[in-house]
Amino acid sequence: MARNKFDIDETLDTPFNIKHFRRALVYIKKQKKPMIVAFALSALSAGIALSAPLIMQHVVDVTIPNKDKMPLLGWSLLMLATIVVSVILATIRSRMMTRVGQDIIFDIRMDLFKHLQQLPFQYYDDRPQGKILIRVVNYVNSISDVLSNGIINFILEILNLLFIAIFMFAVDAKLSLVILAGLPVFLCVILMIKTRQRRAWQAVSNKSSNMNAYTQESISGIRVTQIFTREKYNEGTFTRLANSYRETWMRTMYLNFLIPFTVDNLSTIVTTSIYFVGLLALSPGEATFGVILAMSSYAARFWQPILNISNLYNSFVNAVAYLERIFETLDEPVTVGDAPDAKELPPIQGRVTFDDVTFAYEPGRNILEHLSFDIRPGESVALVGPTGAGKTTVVNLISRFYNITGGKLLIDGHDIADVKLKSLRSQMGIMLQDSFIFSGTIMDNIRYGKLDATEEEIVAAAKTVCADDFIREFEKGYMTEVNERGSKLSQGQRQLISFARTLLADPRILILDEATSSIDAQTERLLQRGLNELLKGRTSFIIAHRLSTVKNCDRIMYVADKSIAESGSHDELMAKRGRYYKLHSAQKMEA
Ligand SMILES: Nc1ncnc2c1ncn2[C@@H]1O[C@H](COP(=O)(O)OP(=O)(O)OP(=O)(O)O)[C@@H](O)[C@H]1O
Repeated sequence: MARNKFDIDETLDTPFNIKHFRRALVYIKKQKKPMIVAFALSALSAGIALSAPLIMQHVVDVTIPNKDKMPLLGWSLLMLATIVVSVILATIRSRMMTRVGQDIIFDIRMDLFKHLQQLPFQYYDDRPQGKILIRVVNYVNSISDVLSNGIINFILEILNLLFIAIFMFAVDAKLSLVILAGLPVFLCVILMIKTRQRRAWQAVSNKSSNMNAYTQESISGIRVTQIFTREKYNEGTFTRLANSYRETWMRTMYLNFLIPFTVDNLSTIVTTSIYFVGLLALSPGEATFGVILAMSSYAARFWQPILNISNLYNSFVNAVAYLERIFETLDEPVTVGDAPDAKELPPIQGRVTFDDVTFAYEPGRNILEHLSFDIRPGESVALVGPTGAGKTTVVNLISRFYNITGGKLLIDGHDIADVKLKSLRSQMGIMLQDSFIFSGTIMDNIRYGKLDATEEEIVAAAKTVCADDFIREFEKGYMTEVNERGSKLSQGQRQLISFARTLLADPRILILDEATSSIDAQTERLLQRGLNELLKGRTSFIIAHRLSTVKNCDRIMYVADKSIAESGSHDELMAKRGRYYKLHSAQKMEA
């Protein structure tokens, strides 16, 4: 799909179809037992509630005229008991169905989350995060009631309708046909608005998704907004999105209102017709006054479940718009995943070979072309070069965050496309430019690199990267709670923590993308000493703009023009007096 943004409605790859419906049933079927019990409870509760008028009738017709005090008390208690039992059963059902609804959406949400964790970087590059979040949180919430209570109520209403139909046909078949005559009209209205109603709900889901995406983006960028005092400007954008949502919602509601409007009118017309047909059209004596009265009452009762079913139908169409999006996410292909015959990558030495690699993020725009190099195990390699040349892209490919477009990428001679991703990535330590900090303690954040690491290992890793000192200065030391994205920490502190996290994993291949860019020169010098020790025996790729930090690397590769323009040691490249030399000289002059 083309790149999406907050003000572009998402297109729908596969609209809701019977396959989706079967898929939803898989989740519902898991809750078969509690749903059957809840259904039985509903039927029982309705049955018991119906016995109340019978008791009433007996009391009025027999007990009260006989002035029997004790039986009157007995009947009164029985009536109270029916009400209490019916309320208890209804409450149990309601609790059960709330649980069923939550269990269904729990399963769907877990599947969504698990799938999202597998999806490649490309998926996240292509759409705003807010549009992903809304699917996991809001859309899933919105389908809970329809998939649980909705289904039971639908069956109950159908049964109700059948019972009423049987009763009314038993009383008078001809007048029953008059009651049913409204049905084709009702179905015509449904058929006429069906597609428009579905599109309208899809539009609502799109507009709420857009609004969510912009809210999320605005919160993430709040600092920049306030720096540039763009609050009013953002407000304007949000107003447009919120307005668009409001208008779409209103259009959807007009269509929705059409259904109860039709049902109400049909019900009234049908009831009036009963009197008309009963009194005028049928031959005298054919329908008694009592029959006409009873049939008019059935007419009202018959159309009530139809109204309820049409309300359920409305909720169903609404839920379908969300289910479409949920299933679309679940069907999103894991383009960077294990091949069917993928093998475990055995413990590696750390040889990295690019064999005529070509790569494009978007078709037709190659970032790297015919790139070939071979890195020996244990070699330290620096990637330098102009902004946007493709340095990060090169290291992203080594961990197979993206599939290459052409050529081969081998680690210890194994094509990385043929090995299991987990076995590949678990042998790499990658520190990305964005040193992401999760909410939790500093200890938790470092432990993320190796979940079974002991406290001693964590402290040792922190010491190596010179993070121990500043961590201990916090009142709670390693147990200091940090917020999501580490907003309590300085940029440099965040980098040191994620450095410790990367080292803790004890990887054979270490990738450091601008890992020390925010660390002061003195700490960096100290860090360098620890690092030199650590880098021994490991293949490392270091991306740095400050050339002083990579001077001692075994090999320096200058990335430019979609390839490696120069490669060699610092001394070799300086002697060559090429692009590296120029870059180095420019930095020296600035210093
Ligand atoms: N996710 C992406 N989708 C599309 N294009 C991308 C993506 N990431 C990077 N690019 C493009 O690929 C090119 C190389 O980007 P890359 O991040 O590899 O450069 P870099 O050399 O690491 O730059 P810097 O020194 O600024 O970090 C750039 O032109 C960039 O616009």
